[in-house]
Amino acid sequence: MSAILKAMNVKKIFGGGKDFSETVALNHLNLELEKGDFTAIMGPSGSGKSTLLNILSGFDFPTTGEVLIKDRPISRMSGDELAIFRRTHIGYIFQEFHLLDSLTIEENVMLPRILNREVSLKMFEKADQMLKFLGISEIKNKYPYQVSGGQQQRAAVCRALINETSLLFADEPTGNLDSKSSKSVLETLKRTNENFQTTILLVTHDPFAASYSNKVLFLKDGSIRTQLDKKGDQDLFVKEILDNLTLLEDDYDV
Ligand SMILES: Nc1ncnc2c1ncn2[C@@H]1O[C@H](COP(=O)(O)OP(=O)(O)OP(=O)(O)O)[C@@H](O)[C@H]1O
Repeated sequence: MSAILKAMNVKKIFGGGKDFSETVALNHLNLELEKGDFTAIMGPSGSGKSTLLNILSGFDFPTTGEVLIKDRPISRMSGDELAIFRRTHIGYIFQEFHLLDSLTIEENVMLPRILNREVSLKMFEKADQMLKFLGISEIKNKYPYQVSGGQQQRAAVCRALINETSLLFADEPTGNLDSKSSKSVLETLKRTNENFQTTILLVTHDPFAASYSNKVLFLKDGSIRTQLDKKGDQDLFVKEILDNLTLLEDDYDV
């Protein structure tokens, strides 16, 4: 099976000008995601998680190396080309929900299609279908400030998927949520992955959130140090993730 996303020998250096010291945020990093993968990225603060997500999703560029999404080199696309490519192929959810308060939940969800000038009856049907799938149909005419954080994040997931994007990046999506809402958002991500074979890359500090994925990559000093595959049930996976984090932190202290 060919990879939907491929990062090849990616290096990212910040600073390094005349008066600034260099920080190597990513160091010759290689990564492949296949269709239907649900992968989490964990690692200590400063290990390069956000930098990696920004580069893989085309928000930033590597200093050297290449990122291919669906065999297209995103780091070599022009600004306009990249913007259209991202809107068509990639969905994003962040810690903050980024919903527009002046639009209803349904209008927020349809926004990517409106931006792609795809306003049609089919768009309403698709939005209805997705809202139903994510269990938030009943709030579609409400405004973001009238619904809970968990419902807002599920609406953000819905918006991220409305263009039938096959790749979803999630950066600490449960960071602003209580445990009940976190669980409902994580279950939404899991069902989305299982039902639509959406490839998901989740960055999180939370072992419980990471345990919803099928594979955890542990990052340290800008490189992938370990990979953990889910083999047993979720409780066992949480324990294994915690053990790996402890090892990583111990190694860090040496
Ligand atoms: N714009 C920037 N300019 C200079 N250095 C940066 C910049 N962004 C990140 N860095 C540095 O690159 C390294 C990796 O940072 P990054 O934010 O990717 O880590 P992280 O794992 O996401 O951390 P955290 O868990 O604290 O969010 C750090 O040493 C950080 O200080």
